[in-house]
Amino acid sequence: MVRTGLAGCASAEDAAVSETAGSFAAAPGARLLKRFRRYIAVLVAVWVGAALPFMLLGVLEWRQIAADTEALARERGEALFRLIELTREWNARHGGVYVPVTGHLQPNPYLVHPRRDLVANDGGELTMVNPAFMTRQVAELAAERTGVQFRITSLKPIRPDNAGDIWEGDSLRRFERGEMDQRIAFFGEYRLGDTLRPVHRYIAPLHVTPACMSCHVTQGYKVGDIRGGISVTMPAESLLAHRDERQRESVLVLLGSYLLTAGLLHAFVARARRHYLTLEDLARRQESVIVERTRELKLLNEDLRRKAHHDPLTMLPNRLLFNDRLDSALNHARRYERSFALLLVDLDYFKEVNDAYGHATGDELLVDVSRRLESCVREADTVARLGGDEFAILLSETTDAGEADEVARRVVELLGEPYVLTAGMARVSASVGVARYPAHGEDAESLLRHADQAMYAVKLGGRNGWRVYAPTMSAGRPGH
Ligand SMILES: Nc1nc2c(ncn2[C@@H]2O[C@H](COP(=O)(O)OP(=O)(O)OP(=O)(O)O)[C@@H](O)[C@H]2O)c(=O)[nH]1
Repeated sequence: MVRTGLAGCASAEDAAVSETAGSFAAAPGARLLKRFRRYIAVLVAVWVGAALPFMLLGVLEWRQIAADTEALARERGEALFRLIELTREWNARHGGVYVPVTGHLQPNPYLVHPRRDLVANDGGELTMVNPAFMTRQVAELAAERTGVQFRITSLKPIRPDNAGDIWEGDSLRRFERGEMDQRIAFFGEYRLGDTLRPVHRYIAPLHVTPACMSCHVTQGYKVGDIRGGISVTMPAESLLAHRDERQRESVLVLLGSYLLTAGLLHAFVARARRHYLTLEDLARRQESVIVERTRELKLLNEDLRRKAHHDPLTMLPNRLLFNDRLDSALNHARRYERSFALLLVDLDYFKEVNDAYGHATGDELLVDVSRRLESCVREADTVARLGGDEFAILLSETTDAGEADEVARRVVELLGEPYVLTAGMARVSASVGVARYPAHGEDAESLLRHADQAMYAVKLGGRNGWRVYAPTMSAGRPGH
């Protein structure tokens, strides 16, 4: 039975609203987890991203410290080398110097010179100390006093002990090839005196000068040739300790700066996130309020439409909706050449119920009448309250005339049954007029009028009955 014209369309809108609301409430846990994961990823990116420039700075700083340490070692080695070179130059310019022969200083067996050994006026023995011999003597003294080791070395040594070690030999060959003019190296463990120590070594070439030629001409050298080199080996502990200290400091400074920078970025991200969450929360809340308000508005709208088309007491369609249904039925019937019937139902002496029991009881009876009328028809039919104690029934698609008659008969019979009301028992009867389309009218107005005339005829005939319209019926209505 079609009682409300709006229920159907409301359900689709309801579904849309609840779907929107549902998507809102969908899996808040999953959304939180996703947001948390995104936040953790951002934090990891912040910490890793902030670390990269500091790591790069660290590498550059360490390289600089290593370069500085090497430059310092080079400077130390070069200073000693230049000093020895100067001393040797001084010696060579004098063509060697003479010193007394002692138990510690015996004539140099590798020095071939016509005046290598002399006797002084007082009879004392003197022997010549040439630059190489002097270098060796000074080297021994230096090793003993300072721990610094230097020595003269050559690829073609006159004295076999002057043949260099592997590093020295390699360095001399590189000097000869012109690949470098000095060399520095660090060795973690090097035998210096009696102990193994970390050292840094320096070596630079010795060039043949005119003063050298007196002793070395027999070796085929020319002025400017590389005759060998002097290597200086120095303990490196203090230099390395200084380097390590600088490296530690730089690590601490960079680590501190990194922690500060990353911490600030972290705090900034956390603050931005809180701000974002607050905004997001606000937006969500506003959106849910909008959804809720929309839902309320829809319900309100439906209620208004329902009220505009329904009788508030019985909840049956009112005259407005009934007329609408009648028009629809007419259109349908015309298009498909169908028939239908219209019944007008008016209670008899209803006023007496009101008078006897009061208006509220009258209302109760009207509601009961409505339910009884509804029980007389099919789902597709319409029962409406036209006003007061007057009702209408639209029987859609009645295939034969007997159907409407049968409904009319049932209505009269059912409405005539006693009513058990709050105030007591009551009885009314009903007068029913029937008009059929197309037999008794082809438009709404004539069908209503003819049904009314039929109902009027029942009233005239003593009420409590039903009649089908006949053209012979009077057009007037009883005075009520
Ligand atoms: N309780 C109640 N009474 C109503 C309502 N609407 C109209 N009435 C009353 O219904 C009565 C209708 O009276 P009448 O038109 O004389 O109808 P009747 O008393 O049934 O008489 P007949 O139709 O001539 O048989 C009046 O007393 C109205 O006040 C309503 O909504 N509730």
